Amino acid sequence: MLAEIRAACAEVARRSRWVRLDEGGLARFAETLELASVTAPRYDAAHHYVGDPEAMLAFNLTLDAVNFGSGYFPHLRKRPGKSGYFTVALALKEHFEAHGPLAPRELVALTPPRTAALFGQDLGDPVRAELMRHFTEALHQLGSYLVERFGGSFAALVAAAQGRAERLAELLAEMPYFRDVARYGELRVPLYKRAQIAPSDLALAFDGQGYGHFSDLEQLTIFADNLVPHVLRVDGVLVYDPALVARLEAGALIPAGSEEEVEIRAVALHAAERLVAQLRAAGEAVSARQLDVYLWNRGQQERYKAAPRHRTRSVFY
Ligand SMILES: Nc1nc2c(c(CN[C@H]3C=C[C@H](O)[C@@H]3O)cn2[C@@H]2O[C@H](COP(=O)(O)O)[C@@H](O)[C@H]2O)c(=O)[nH]1
Repeated sequence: MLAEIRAACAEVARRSRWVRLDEGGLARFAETLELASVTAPRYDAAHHYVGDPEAMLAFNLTLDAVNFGSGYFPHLRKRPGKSGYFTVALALKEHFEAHGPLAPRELVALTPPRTAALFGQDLGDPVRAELMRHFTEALHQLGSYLVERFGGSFAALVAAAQGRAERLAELLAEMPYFRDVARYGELRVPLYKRAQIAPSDLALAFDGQGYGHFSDLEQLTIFADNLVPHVLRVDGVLVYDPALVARLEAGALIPAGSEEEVEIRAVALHAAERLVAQLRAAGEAVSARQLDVYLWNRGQQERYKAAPRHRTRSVFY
């Protein structure tokens, strides 16, 4: 899986017309990287559930099943001062604190109105309602997958990965909403953003132990969402075609599966691979996963929030 992702994204970067990797920008960015802050990512307990291991496992896998919607987030009812992701994470954390984990059979029984209530949303706004329907479908898929394949046990799913993040990603990708694969001309371009971030988030939640113990985390690629490419563009590593920039600045949606969308995600993933290679050549032990956490958290700064990033309505990020 991971080798296929890297090869496909390198090929997209060779062919791309809308998004270019700027070699000078890449070299400068690598030099300015404060590597000390790049390493130890840690679990954000302010927004994520902390409790007994089984409940924390259920929380993180349930959250990653709905860790998407960036193209819908302008229509999401957000918590004051919270982004879309943190609004969703907090709502689920509070549910787990008040009512305990959602059992797989409860996930299967969810309806859009109940999903909306769970995430503090209503179905009045049609875009918000569409996202709640997608969240409901995503949670149905998770619940039925666990019941049918793993006896309703989150722990059995993780055990089946035998301590390999790539294997857990492959298992998760058996659910359609995790199967994040694009087409680019005749090329198949797997990106598997949520399938890969799930073991990474478990490693954060469990500090690399127990349900968070994976031997190959450093093999993961970055998680191709819409914020990491944006940070790379704002910092001069990626250069978008001016016509594409104009569309982003006008707030236009970039269609899921379009050349532009695939290039933004795939060239960003490839740029991260090039950054990791350059840093490693300079003797820095940095992984794409660590770089992702660094770039995503860097993207929370006003300088990045102030500029428009691409919005695509997708169930993949
Ligand atoms: N590449 C990458 N994408 C990530 C994350 C996370 C959250 N993980 C952190 C949280 C706790 C741990 O500390 C993790 O570090 C969310 N997203 C994506 O962002 C988008 C939402 O953005 P906004 O509109 O601003 O909320 C959406 O597509 C969502 O899928 C990440 O880490 N990497």
